[in-house]
Parts: sequence; C-alpha cells; structure tokens
Amino acid sequence: MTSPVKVYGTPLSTAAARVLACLFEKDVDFQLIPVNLAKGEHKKPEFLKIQPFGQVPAFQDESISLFESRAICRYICEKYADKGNKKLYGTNPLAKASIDQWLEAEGQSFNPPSGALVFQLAFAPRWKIPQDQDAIKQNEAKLGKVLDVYEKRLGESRFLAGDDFSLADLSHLPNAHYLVTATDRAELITSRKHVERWWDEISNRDSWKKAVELQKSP
Ligand SMILES: N[C@@H](CCC(=O)N[C@@H](CS)C(=O)NCC(=O)O)C(=O)O
Repeated sequence: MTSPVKVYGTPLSTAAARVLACLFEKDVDFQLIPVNLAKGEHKKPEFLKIQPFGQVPAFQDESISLFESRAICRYICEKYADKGNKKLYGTNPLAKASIDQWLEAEGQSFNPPSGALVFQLAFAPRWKIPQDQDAIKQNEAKLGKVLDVYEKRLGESRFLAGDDFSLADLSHLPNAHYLVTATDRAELITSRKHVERWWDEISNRDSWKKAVELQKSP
C-alpha cells in the first residue's frame, strides 16, 4: 500500500489551499502536516530543506519533494492522471495549452493585485499592520482591469480554458475566496455578470468546499 502524499502548511494559506483543493478534486489521499507561520516554523532549518524560500506549502510524494503551489498541482494532475477529475489538467496538448495559459494569467496577472488586496484588506487589520491606502487604490484599479478581460472571456466560455472546469479555474479560488468573504471589495467579482456566474459555479465545487472546511479547523 502506498503512503499518502504529504502537504506541509496551513489551509489558511492561499497557496496551500490551492494544493488541497487540487488533491480533493483528484481524489488523492494526503496527510496535512501543520506548519505554524506565527511561530516561524517555516523559517526553521528542517523546513528550509524542503522549501528553501521558507514559504508554505511544501509537498512530498515518494522520493519527490516540491515547492510552488502551481507546480505541485501540475505534478498531482500528471502523476494521478487516472484518478478523480481526469479533465482537471486536460487530456491532450491543446487542452493543456489553454489551461496553462490561464494558469499563467492567474499567477502573473490575477494573483499579484488580488493577493495585495487580500493582504491589505483582510490580513493587515488582523495582524495589526497599518494599511497602505495607495497600495489598496493601485491594486484595486489593476485587478479591475484584469477582471474586465476575464469578463469578456467568461462571456464567451463557461470556464476560463473552455467547457470544462480546470486547474486554471481552481487556481483562482483561494484569493477570490478571501476577496469575496473577508474584504469589502467583493463587488470586484460580483459587479461583473459573467465573472460572478463563474465564481458561483467554481466556489460551489465539493473540492473547494472541503478546502474551506479545513480552514475552519486548521
Ligand atoms: N509562489 C508560492 C507562494 C507561497 C507563499 O507566498 N506562501 C505564503 C503563505 S500564502 C507564505 O508562506 N508566507 C510566509 C512568508 O513568506 O514568510 C506558491 O505558490 O507556493
């Protein structure tokens, strides 16, 4: 019997939540090994051996040890191609290319401004860090422009990469979730008809609901 894959991190981390949602979508058993960021466990030498940048998540499966959430998700999809949602990372080069394109758009265009807004609006107040109003204004404007592109795309296509829910859609869930549920800028998503329809559909997937459930008892 093979042992479950290991995820090091906390489900409250957006990057770790991406990997957890992917594992649920692929129906792959995992063991979550808590890393307490508040206690600085991610900067300890033992952890730096598996994540040299000192960030969560880190991941281990048999002899492989990986970091970077999107790379981990791609590995899970390739290694466990026959399990769970088989279309999550496409089944042919054309589908994969489109998924990769929107996965890159998430990492390069959506994540920076949405991550900055989530940090400023949801986490800075919790951690008693002063909010940077200029950063909020600039990132809100940047994210608005990105979401205008998404609005057009999602007016033509049910999901970002086509007719099927994919890793590209899944990868947006953690930041979008905090934006909608933990900031007062939910309208960035809900004021755009097609983006809102997409958000409703992807955030109601069982895989994401299970990842959110884990956040309640991290
Ligand atoms: N690009 C990385 C980002 C990882 C990341 O930023 N993790 C955050 C939590 S969401 C973290 O560990 N922050 C603590 C730190 O940077 O010291 C990934 O996708 O895995």
